Amino acid sequence: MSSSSSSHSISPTPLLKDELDIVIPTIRNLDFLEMWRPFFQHYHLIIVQDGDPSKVIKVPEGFDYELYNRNDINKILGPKASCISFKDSACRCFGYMVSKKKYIYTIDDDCFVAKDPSGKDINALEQHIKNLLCPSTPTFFNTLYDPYREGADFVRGYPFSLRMGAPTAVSHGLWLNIPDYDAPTQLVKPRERNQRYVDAVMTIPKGTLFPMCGMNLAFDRELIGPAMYFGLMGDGQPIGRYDDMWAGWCTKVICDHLGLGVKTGLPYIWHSKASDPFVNLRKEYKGIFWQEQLIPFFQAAKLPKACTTVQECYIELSKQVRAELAEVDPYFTKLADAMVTWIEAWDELNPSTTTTA
Ligand SMILES: O=c1ccn([C@@H]2O[C@H](COP(=O)(O)OP(=O)(O)O[C@H]3O[C@@H](CO)[C@H](O)[C@H]3O)[C@@H](O)[C@H]2O)c(=O)[nH]1
Ligand SMILES: [Mn+2]
Repeated sequence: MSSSSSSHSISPTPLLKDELDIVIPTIRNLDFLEMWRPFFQHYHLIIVQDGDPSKVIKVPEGFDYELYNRNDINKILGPKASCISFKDSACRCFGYMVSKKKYIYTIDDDCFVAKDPSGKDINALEQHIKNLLCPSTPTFFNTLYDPYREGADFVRGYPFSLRMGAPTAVSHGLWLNIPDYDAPTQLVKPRERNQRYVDAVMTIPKGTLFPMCGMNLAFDRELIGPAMYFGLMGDGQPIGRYDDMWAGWCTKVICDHLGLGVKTGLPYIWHSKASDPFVNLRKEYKGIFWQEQLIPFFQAAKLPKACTTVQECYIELSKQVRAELAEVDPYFTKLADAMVTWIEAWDELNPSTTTTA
């Protein structure tokens, strides 16, 4: 592991400066950070270097960071490193596990600062922090979107008994330019760019799943961290590009059970690089069929009242995966095992935290 830091010019203390880590999975040099410097430079970065550990990843001067490559992961986790994917952005979840902070923001290295309709640079991190620090409304939909936002409120007919809302566990941001499409959609619409800036943040209603993208994502690690396992993807696995989807389905079922909120919408980032749709099709291929069985599984998943911590919920979910998804493919038995290993590793690295809502 390597690290670096340097003195910073005096500036107003950014929100949650010492309570949030920025996790970046990467196989490239991190020049993209130059554009984020005004927004990121006061935060600690956790860089998870995927692929060849002997490759040197250049981190621009002036950032406070720790960097873990595959050798570090193997050294820290020993045999439990088997649950951390190799050659897939799913490796980023190792950063969630080693962090000691309450909040996590994760971003891909081909995501840049976007501009809002007025032409102003969007501080995505600041918006995610606002989303996380404000309650969510999972049990009753507010038609004027985020009621806690300046200039908005609960609309007529919204029960006062519900206006306290629920603690927010996840803030899911979106992307201008290259949208996060699956390979078939990318193939039929290679030139499609997302130019639509929708000025809204919404709570995803309780009982509704959603396709969580890991490109521009923040969460409360103390509320939901152990559920953010990005699965077994990439090298040696029959599937890729379903890492964030798997984590999102597990997370949403557990958030619903524990009474936590998940928001989507602002902030936007500018996603600059379309990955190769043919490569993506190979990675996603089985997932496109499997998800037709996975979604009904997660929609029907019930967690016992006795499950009051994220770890207990996650272990229970792993048992249901093992029991009900093995018939889809033997991969899910392996994944159920890896889910247990993930929790064991999480608890080993975070002995004091049993995550309860
Ligand atoms: O083997 C790898 C490949 C990439 N990374 C790092 O992961 C992110 C995302 O990579 P990239 O932008 O090249 O790929 P996308 O298809 O745009 O990624 C989207 O699909 C999701 C699939 O999981 C992903 O979360 C989305 O963002 C970059 O930071 C790469 O450097 C890697 O670590 N290992
Ligand atoms: Mn990308």
